[in-house]
Amino acid sequence: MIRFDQVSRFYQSGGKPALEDVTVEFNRGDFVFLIGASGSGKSTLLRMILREGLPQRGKITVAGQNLARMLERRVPEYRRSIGMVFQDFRLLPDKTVYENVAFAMRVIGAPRTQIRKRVMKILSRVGLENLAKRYPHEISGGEQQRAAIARAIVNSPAILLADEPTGNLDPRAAEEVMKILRWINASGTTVIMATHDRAIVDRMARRVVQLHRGKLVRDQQDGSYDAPEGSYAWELLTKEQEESGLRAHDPAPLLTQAVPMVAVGAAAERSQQQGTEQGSTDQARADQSSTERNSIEHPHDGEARVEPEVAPEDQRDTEPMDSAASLEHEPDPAPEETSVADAPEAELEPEQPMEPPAEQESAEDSAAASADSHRVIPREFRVTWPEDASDADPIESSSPAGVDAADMPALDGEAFEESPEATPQEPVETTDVAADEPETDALTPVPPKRIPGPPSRSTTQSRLAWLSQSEEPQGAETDKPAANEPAGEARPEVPKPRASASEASYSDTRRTAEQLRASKRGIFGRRGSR
Ligand SMILES: Nc1ncnc2c1ncn2[C@@H]1O[C@H](COP(=O)(O)OP(=O)(O)OP(=O)(O)O)[C@@H](O)[C@H]1O
Repeated sequence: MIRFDQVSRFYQSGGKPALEDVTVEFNRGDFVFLIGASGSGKSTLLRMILREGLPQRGKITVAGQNLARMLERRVPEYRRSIGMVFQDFRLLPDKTVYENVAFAMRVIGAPRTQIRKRVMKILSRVGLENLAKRYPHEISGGEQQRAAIARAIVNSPAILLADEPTGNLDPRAAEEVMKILRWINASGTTVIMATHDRAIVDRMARRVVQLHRGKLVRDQQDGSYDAPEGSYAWELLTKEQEESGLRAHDPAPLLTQAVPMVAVGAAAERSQQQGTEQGSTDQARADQSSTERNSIEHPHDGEARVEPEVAPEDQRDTEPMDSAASLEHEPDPAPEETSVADAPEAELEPEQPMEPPAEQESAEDSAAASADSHRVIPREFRVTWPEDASDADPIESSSPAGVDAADMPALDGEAFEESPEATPQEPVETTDVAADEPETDALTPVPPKRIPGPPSRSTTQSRLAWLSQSEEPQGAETDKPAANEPAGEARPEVPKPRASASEASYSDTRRTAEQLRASKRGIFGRRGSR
């Protein structure tokens, strides 16, 4: 499955490790809460599963594959085998809910008819079939997160990583999201969720893996948010609490200063962004060609919103929640197929021309270009779970049998644009991560990255600030450095800052378009001909 073997991850040479000597294993079908104070390394661990950064020490294997040995050009397709959900949703603002989800399938070259059927089905599963035509700014945060989850799982990932997916949601919306995650997990997908939400962790009583200052301090089945009294984690945290007067396992007291700033900043940013997106979306819509305009109707505009039922298929896994937190509408256990025929004509995906209208080129083309870069998915490189032959697609199946290993996930590239990372100023000591394994060109030394050093502070705020800086676009596919990353100095060029995390990923996509246009010509003949 996923195995961390004495993994240490340093962002800066000589600095404190973001992860230190972490050994942990996640098995197929696990539902794991990853908890720990802000800065304890949760996001770093999740990102390392995505192979966003390699360990300077130790080894990470996923489905038996050592990530350090993976060829760079194989990384995108590997990442597509993992679904990822973020706290800030990261939906493409100028695409409808339907289009956001469909995009993930288009990226992998799924046939249009299959996309149409599948997207409507999954939107139905997450209770968004009636909001398919809405743009992200036209739906609530909870609905946006459900759309983001739909996008993450539409290609049946074996692994779903969720980084504080309920962090921006109220308890009710959070509970809706958790119901969907439970359903996905019950279908066989491994779910690893970083969270600070004590209520959710306590209520679900699942496996809890706790990090503290980069170290794994607890791995408990059927755990709760607080470490059991007398346990190692409890002793450690209690001791720190006594010394500092703060509860180290509870992020709130440690973030007395940062939390309000993050909240206000994020809210302001969202608000500003929403305004901007509203404007740009309106402009984009005005600019749309008649072809696209006619093909995408918004049947729900102006209509009262009908909250669809969330429909986890596996009632086995939907233990009763307290009434206040649970959904009003229980999921429909009968996974009736939401076929194209079931859906109103207007809700179906329009026959979109491969050649986008000229006015749409920059947005559409950039997104597609990013997608194109990840388009080819050799089957042999998909994550597989050979020990289980009875996999079943969680969306297609009415029973929680698992995910089809051959139908590994594909995510849109924008979700996995590598964040800039500071690499150590000096080479960090490395160990032979796999001396027994055959050499591959993935071991070619990585040229030092020259990027501006990120803030050493933690918290979501610093990450957002860091995300707001551009990074050098990745080059075309090359079999370069996969091995442990050497030190680097600050990059001389600091790209133009961006306004927000979601905008950042969108801009990354655009930059990637420039880089990938050439390869795109080869893949999408007529699209790339412009
Ligand atoms: N890109 C980066 N460059 C340098 N340091 C980083 C980077 N990302 C994270 N760090 C540092 O690594 C440590 C772990 O950060 P990480 O984001 O993994 O923590 P976290 O537990 O997810 O925090 P939060 O709960 O606030 O999201 C922190 O000290 C942080 O400052």
